[in-house]
Amino acid sequence: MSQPHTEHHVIELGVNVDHIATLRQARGTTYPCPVQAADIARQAGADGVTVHLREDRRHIQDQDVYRIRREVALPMNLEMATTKEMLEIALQVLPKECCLVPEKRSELTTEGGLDVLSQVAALTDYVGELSAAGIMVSLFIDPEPAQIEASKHVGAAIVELHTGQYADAQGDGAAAELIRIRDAAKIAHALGMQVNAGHGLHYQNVVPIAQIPEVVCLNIGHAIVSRAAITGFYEAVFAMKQIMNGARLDGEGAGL
Ligand SMILES: CC(=O)[C@@H](O)[C@H](O)COP(=O)(O)O
Ligand SMILES: NCC(=O)COP(=O)(O)O
Repeated sequence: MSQPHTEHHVIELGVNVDHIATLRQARGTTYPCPVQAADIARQAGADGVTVHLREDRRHIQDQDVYRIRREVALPMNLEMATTKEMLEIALQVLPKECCLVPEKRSELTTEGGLDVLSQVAALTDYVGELSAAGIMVSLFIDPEPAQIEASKHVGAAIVELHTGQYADAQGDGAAAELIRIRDAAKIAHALGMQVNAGHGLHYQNVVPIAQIPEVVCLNIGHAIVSRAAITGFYEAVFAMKQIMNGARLDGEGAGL
């Protein structure tokens, strides 16, 4: 590991374990287990665990959410669409935070931020119900001043700035996106909301976002799961070869 960046403020990491579940769902097995991954994240110093219970249940399943909430000693950030079904689940699970996200059935991943401006009345009620249950509500929005002001208006405690466009952009485009996110963070902070950020962040692009002083927490998943698959690959191959040839290794550690 290289030296830490000295200009960093202390920033929290919420580890998103969705794509551990993606791998499990690809085969319909019981492994790899997102509950186990969430606990490993805790041991590694994560400050929270994020799960996105999609309406189509393509990765995280209801049981994962209930089990992580019960079994893992980390604050949970439950990402969900603004449906009646999800509201009922959230009120049973009672996570520390609920992050409201837009969802399209056909999308590969969350494409844009929640359009708060176009649904102020409905969101005011929805945010109000979650807040009344003691859940901090976060809105996953694009870094646009009007969406930030609308988020404040509907009663959100937190905005999570969607960093997907920044992550996808190159060169001047990425620099322009970074400025947009920095400006958005200032506006949200000045309005008294907690500022989080996430989506598409990885080991090469995270530092400029982590250096934004107003940002409290980054939620990161896909890159962490991807790195784990590669850095853990040597051990996995080695263990298989040993076991095939009669070694008595404990396979339980990987849950399979
Ligand atoms: C809202 C969001 O950014 C996360 O949910 C993350 O992208 C992981 O979920 P998907 O890959 O299913 O979008
Ligand atoms: N809200 C962003 C998140 O939870 C993780 O997104 P990604 O790192 O999986 O793209």
